[in-house]
Amino acid sequence: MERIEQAAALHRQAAAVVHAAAQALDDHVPLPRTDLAEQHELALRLTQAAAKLTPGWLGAPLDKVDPGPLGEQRRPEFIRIGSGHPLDDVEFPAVVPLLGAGHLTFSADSRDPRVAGALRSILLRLLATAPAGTLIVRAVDAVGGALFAPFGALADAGLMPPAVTERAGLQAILTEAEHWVMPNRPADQRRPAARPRRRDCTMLLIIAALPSAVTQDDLARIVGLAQNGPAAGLHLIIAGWPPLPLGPKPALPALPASTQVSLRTEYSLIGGLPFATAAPPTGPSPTEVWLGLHVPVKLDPDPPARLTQRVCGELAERFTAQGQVHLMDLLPDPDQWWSETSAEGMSTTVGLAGDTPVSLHFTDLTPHWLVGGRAGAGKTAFLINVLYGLCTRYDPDELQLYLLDFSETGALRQFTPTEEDPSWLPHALEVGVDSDREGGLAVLRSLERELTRRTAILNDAGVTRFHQLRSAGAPIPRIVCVINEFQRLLAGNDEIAAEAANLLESVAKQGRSVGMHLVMCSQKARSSNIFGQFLVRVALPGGGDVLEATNDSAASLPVGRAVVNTAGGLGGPRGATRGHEKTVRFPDPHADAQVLAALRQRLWQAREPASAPPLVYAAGRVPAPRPPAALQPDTAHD
Ligand SMILES: Nc1ncnc2c1ncn2[C@@H]1O[C@H](COP(=O)(O)OP(=O)(O)OP(=O)(O)O)[C@@H](O)[C@H]1O
Repeated sequence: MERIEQAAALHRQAAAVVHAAAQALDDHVPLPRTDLAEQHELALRLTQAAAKLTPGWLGAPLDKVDPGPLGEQRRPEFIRIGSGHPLDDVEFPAVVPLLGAGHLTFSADSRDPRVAGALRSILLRLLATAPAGTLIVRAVDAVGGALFAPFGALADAGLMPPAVTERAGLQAILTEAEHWVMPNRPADQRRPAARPRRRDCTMLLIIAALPSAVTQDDLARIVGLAQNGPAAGLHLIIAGWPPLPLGPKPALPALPASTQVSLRTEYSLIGGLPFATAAPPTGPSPTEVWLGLHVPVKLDPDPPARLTQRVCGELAERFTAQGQVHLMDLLPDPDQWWSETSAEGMSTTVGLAGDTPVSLHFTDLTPHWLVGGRAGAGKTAFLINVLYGLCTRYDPDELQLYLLDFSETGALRQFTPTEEDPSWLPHALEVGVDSDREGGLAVLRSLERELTRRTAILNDAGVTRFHQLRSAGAPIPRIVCVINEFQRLLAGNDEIAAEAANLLESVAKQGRSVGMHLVMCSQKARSSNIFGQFLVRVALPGGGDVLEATNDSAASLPVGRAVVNTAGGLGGPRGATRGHEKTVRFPDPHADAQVLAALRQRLWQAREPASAPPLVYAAGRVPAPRPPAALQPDTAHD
């Protein structure tokens, strides 16, 4: 009992010392300046300099004025975070370097309303200033995520995901940031003479409050990012740094390359970059001298919620409007339809990067394509665009299609005659739908027979390449075989799966020399070794596994965007310019059913009147075989 009382007394004593120390700390106001005229003069000069460094949204007091239209300006580098008050009646804007320079930390986390207000005003300034698409923001707020609620319109538009609130979310963001910073190849495999990377984008990671379950390892990863980030276009804003020591570990020092805001009861102090050259003290102590800017600073207050909502709404609207692409943007002018030859290869526009159309090709170098994306990522939409793109450029004497659709919607059925619409796509030879694996196998067998037939024609002509055959006058079309959700055909260990895999492998290997191309599409694509021949990779949302494991350029793609890579998914540093990879916007072809129906009708009406509809394999129905002439294009089109 006596020992408990002793312990309680000691505890009370310790608490009293802490209280006294905290009061002493708060009473430690930087000494009032006596050189009044000089202070006025200095504040004026600092205000003028700040106006130049932080024009418009970057420096305006957001609680008092609405700086007006959003700027499509240069990258924001300096930013106002508050105002300095060297004297009661003198003030100047407190401006700190951030993007392109380093990081920013606050000693308290976002539970302190001053920090919450400052974080929101900083984020708003940056978003309103950065040119569209150049600032990628990731947010962590372990005290509920409400801090970023006024920015919700950005999440809805796919511009900034909602803040994560748990340790697992923090770890995922740290991994993404590490990918951003680290080049894919180890240093010893990099070409020494490689030119410095051009960074088009900046990644900003805002941690408003660290999760309580954070570990020493997580903290070390944050420090690592702070060290390597600025050179790679990654910047951090962390509230609550340094965090309280975990267990017996010593307190962490200031974050490398950071400006540090230390909150006191009435005001804040700024230290670190560029205000102090020496390292600031690791913990507050009334006896130590502040090594940074020796002026009390008031952090900027929360911007009005209406202003934040207006800016975010406008950004989201602008992003959506910019992103809109129509199927007709991908097709040639109607008077140019069916005007291209497939002798040397084929190509079609698959989307737009900015305003520039991006085309993919079927050639000897890129014979086959692999498309990946989660359920609902727009895979079918992408395929339909590609099919209309090809079928408007090349006539049925130049291109024939084999279509297999194992998806639940069976969308490729729209190219076959139905009761409501008797039209069909005149290029389509054989179509398998309704997840009919037997039918799918039958289509692949036809494809294999055609492969054998073409190989014999090549041998007879004494040539080895498809384009040589075409130069010699053989009227043989190229063939594209599209297989949607192919994993359903290859799933399991049954005979169908084994035979289908063999047939696909032989078309994948030999198709290029006989003008036969595969487009394979799936939710899970990284399972087969046949994809070595698939140099074109298209990653839709959740389809990053068609790219190399270290290539994360498809991370956080919204629906309607795709990463198209023509080097087998090979990566490279994110944000750097890569010749073999582009992110494109593509349309939803089903958004306008009338346009789609009109397109199909027009193609159908342009067909050879005698041409037959495609053979359709559906739900166990085996169609009557096609007359041999249709399978022998060299005689069919004489
Ligand atoms: N470019 C786009 N822009 C906007 N919405 C789109 C786009 N492409 C597709 N969508 C919409 O996304 C949804 C899913 O599209 P789609 O069926 O093509 O995806 P999927 O990957 O084939 O799906 P599943 O795997 O379930 O078959 C549809 O509602 C479609 O209208």
